[in-house]
Amino acid sequence: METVAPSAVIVAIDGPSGTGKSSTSKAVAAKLGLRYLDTGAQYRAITWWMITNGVDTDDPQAVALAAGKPAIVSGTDPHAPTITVDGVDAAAPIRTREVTAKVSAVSAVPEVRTLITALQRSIAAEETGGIVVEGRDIGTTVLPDADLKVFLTASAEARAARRSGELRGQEAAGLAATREALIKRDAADSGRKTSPLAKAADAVEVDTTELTLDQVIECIVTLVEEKRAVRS
Ligand SMILES: Nc1ncnc2c1ncn2[C@@H]1O[C@H](COP(=O)(O)OP(=O)(O)O)[C@@H](O)[C@H]1O
Ligand SMILES: Nc1ccn([C@@H]2O[C@H](COP(=O)(O)OP(=O)(O)O)[C@@H](O)[C@H]2O)c(=O)n1
Repeated sequence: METVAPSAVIVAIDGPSGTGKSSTSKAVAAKLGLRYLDTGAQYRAITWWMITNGVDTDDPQAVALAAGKPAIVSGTDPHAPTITVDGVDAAAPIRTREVTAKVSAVSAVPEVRTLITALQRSIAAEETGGIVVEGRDIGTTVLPDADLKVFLTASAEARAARRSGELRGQEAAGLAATREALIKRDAADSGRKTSPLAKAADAVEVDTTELTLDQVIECIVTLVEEKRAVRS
């Protein structure tokens, strides 16, 4: 039987775009000596592969047929997370507007979710020292037995402001356009049939609208430490 460190915890952090999942999860993992997995990056990676290989992302059958072809590898160091597709560094190309616009259609295809979910579970099982996994369906579907589940929320205005702040200088993406795009993506992610974006019944909901990033990190670190105290 695998030896699991007493401090090892599995933390699931879910929520819509721009609520602070990635920044919070990375910082919490770094502070607590846990590994970190960005599951959105994996869905972006498979979407990028579909685009570069000429697969029509609006054709679920074509996406399903091709889903097993790319080899997606995630590095779980919270200080330097990595993602490769067929051995190629995909960290930058998976963040383009084209990938962002197409990822919800690709991630809604059941065959894609089956493959990526299995990959996520195997990574979480390998990291016996504990891991923070962030996404949309981690608490509900991927790791329903996680030690701690957090569901982050924030107003659409706050999320759009955060996102357009990131884009400043790159392109003239107005606040209204950013808000529209993220509301559209959240609706697609929440409305799909297979493991939609949803809060698990036993998740702790944290509204980050009025909180600084440091406050959110502190809040989740405290929740993890409480869980660890109960287990030891
Ligand atoms: N509580 C917060 N207050 C202000 N800005 C935040 C907060 N949390 C995250 N951010 C910023 O918002 C942007 C989106 O955060 P990110 O962690 O990528 O969200 P998500 O992973 O949920 O899409 C980043 O630029 C991040 O620095
Ligand atoms: N566990 C997950 C994580 C992401 N996703 C999909 O992947 C997309 C990109 O996720 P992301 O976390 O990179 O998105 P951002 O909120 O960071 O922009 C989401 O819009 C979902 O369509 C998913 O379906 N399930």
